[in-house]
Amino acid sequence: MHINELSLKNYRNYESLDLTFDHKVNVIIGENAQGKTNIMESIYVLALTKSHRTSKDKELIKWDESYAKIKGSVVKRNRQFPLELIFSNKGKKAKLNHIEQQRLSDYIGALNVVMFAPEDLNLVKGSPQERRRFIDMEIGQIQPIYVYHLGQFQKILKQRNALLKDYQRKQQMDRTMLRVMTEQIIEHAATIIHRRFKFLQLLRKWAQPIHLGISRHLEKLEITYDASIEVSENMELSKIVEVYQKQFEDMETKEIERGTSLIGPHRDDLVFHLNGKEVQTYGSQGQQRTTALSLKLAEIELIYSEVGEYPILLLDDVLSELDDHRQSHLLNTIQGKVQTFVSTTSVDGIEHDTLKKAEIFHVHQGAVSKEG
Ligand SMILES: Nc1ncnc2c1ncn2[C@@H]1O[C@H](COP(=O)(O)OP(=O)(O)OP(=O)(O)O)[C@@H](O)[C@H]1O
Repeated sequence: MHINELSLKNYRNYESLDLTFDHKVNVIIGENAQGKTNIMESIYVLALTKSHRTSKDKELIKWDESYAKIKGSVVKRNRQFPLELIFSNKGKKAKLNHIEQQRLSDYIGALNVVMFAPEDLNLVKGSPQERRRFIDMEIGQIQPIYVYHLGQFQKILKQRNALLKDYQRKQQMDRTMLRVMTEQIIEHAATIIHRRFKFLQLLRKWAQPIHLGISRHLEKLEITYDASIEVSENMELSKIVEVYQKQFEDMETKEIERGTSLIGPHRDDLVFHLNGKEVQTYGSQGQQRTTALSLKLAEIELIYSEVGEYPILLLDDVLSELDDHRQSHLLNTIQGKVQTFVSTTSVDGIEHDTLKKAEIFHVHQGAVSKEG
């Protein structure tokens, strides 16, 4: 799939911008703080309705403006269709084929993207929240119903935590309300974890051979799920529900004492091992970067295997962060088959045939010009 047109209105530092893209490689060059990442981000947001940089949608709206609009024309399975997102103080509207979608889960998945930004190099070492975000965004793209479960889970979690705080304060004895909410949260928590397990099996399948390749057959990558409850990956959904029921029951008094939910997918994590040693703790910086790169490359193949088309790849200021070996591994993998956007302050140090045939854009203070 590819995006051939993008138009922005009041998006970050762009008052108005219309671009047409090459369906292979597009390179966006500019000094710092000119608006390169904003373009990459807008494509990511167009696909996933959320930014990779912020959870606050209002930051996407140009200062002193009341709304922001992103429009794109996407080609997928030889069909071209428009996507449109509008952000305002009333929330966000998502239109697919000019028709407003009531649920974001009906919109997400129309366009698939993989973003690789410098902060992703921290995926292995960073906070558990970053790793959860990584799997949640990936699963959401290939199984949009997951986004619905995640949204419901977060909503109920907030209410449940408020209730637990209230119980804690009042030393409440009647627990009926809490139990109703626990039943509700379990339905979504179990589905989330069950889908994460299935996703992990796919991620492993693609990431292991890729990592072996980049590490010149020296490192075997293993990925495990660190759950806040006692579950195993091959459990049926109904069994996971049972485990949650039992563990929430056992935790009830403790949760009231603490005034917060102590178990659930929002407390889980991913753990990476290389040749049996935990990368977070023992991996060198190079090994952590290679692991992050393997995961990103695996995402590309995984989306292809699930969706039947390659996603769009957004390489935001990250090529120059990779050494020659990792850089050429990346560029060789995508060559010709993945529409790629590269943002950089300079093409020096990025030596590859792929870039020579690229469409080049120069960005200066929120204005973009095409080279040639
Ligand atoms: N909501 C907004 N309204 C107006 N301007 C904004 C908004 N959000 C960010 N900006 C501005 O957009 C500019 C460009 O940001 P961007 O992140 O795209 O830079 P960049 O070209 O990728 O630079 P770098 O190479 O430093 O990452 C910044 O100067 C920032 O202040």
